[in-house]
Amino acid sequence: MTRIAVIGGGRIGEALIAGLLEAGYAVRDLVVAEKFESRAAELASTFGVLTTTIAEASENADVIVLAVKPGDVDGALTEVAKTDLDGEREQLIVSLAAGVPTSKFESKLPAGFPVVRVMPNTPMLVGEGVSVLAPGKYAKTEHLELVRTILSTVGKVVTVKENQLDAVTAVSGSGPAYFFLVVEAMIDAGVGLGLTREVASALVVQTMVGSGAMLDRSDETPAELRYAVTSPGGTTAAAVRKLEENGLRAAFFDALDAAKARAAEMGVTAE
Ligand SMILES: NC(=O)C1=CN([C@@H]2O[C@H](COP(=O)(O)OP(=O)(O)OC[C@H]3O[C@@H](n4cnc5c(N)ncnc54)[C@H](OP(=O)(O)O)[C@@H]3O)[C@@H](O)[C@H]2O)C=CC1
Ligand SMILES: O=C(O)[C@@H]1CCC=N1
Repeated sequence: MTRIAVIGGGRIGEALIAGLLEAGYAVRDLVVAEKFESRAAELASTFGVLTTTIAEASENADVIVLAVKPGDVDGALTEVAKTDLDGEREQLIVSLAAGVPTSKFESKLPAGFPVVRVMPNTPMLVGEGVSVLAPGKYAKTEHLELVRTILSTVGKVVTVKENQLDAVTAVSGSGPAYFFLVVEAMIDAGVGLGLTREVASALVVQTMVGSGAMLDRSDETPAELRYAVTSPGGTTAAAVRKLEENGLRAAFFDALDAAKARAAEMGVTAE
C-alpha cells in the first residue's frame, strides 16, 4: 500500500488519519510527525499510529502530507527538504495548507518535484469530506490519480485549477463552520421558544441530517426542495421573509468574500 506521512497532527491531520483508518487503511502504512509531544502521544495512543520526526517520516513515505498551519509550512518544508528526496523512492508532496501556492513548495524542493495542493474539510473524519485538488507545475496525471484514490476513501474528490482554490477554501474548507454556526443559532432559537436544549438539539441535528440526505439523493435544486417546505401563506414563508430581511444571503456573500481574501493573505504571509 502507499505509505503516507502526515506532517502536523492537528485538527485536519487527525481528521485525515481517523478517516483513512475508518475506511480500512492499514495503520502500518501511516506515520505522523507532530512537534507538540503530548499531542503526538495522544495520536499514537488513540490511533496506534507511529509518530516520529519529520525527517524519518518523510524519508520512508510515498506521499508526504503537510497539515501544518500556513505560517509553519516554511519550517516544516525545510525539514522535509533536508531528507533524501532524490532517492530511489518516487515521492509526492500534498499540501493541505490554506492559501499557500504550490510554487512556494516547488521553490524549496529538488527541481521537478511533484506537489499537489488540496483543500479538504473536516467531515472527512466520518468519510463524508470533500477534497479539492489542484496540481502543481510538476504533478502528472498519475500523481493526481494517486491523491484522488487516497482521498476518495474519506469522501468526494474534485479537481480545479489552482487559481480557484482560495474560493474553494471559502466554500467547502471553511464551510462546515458556517453550517455548525447555523445549527447553534437554530438550537438557541428553539430554546428561546421554550424547548429544552436537549429536545431543540435533537430536532435541529436530525433536520440537518435529513435535509443533507435529501440534497444528496434528490435531483431537485436546493430552491426546489425549499419550495416544497414553503406552504403558501404559511410558517416557512414567514420565517424565510425574516431571514431575507435580516440579510442572510448578503451575510454569506460577505463572509465568503472575507474567507477568500484571508486565504490569499495567508498565502502571501507564508511566503
Ligand atoms: N481545520 C480545518 O478544517 C482545515 C484546515 N486546513 C489546513 O490544514 C492546516 C492545519 O490546520 P489545523 O489542523 O486546523 O491546525 P492545527 O493547529 O490544529 O494543527 C497544526 C498542527 O501542526 C503542528 N505543527 C506545526 N509545525 C510543525 C512541524 N514543524 N512539525 C510537526 N508538526 C508541526 C502543530 O503543532 P503546534 O500546535 O505545537 O504548533 C499543530 O498540532 C492549515 O494549513 C489549514 O489551513 C485545511 C482545510 C480545513
Ligand atoms: O480556518 C482556516 O484557516 C482553515 C482553512 C479552511 C478551514 N480551516
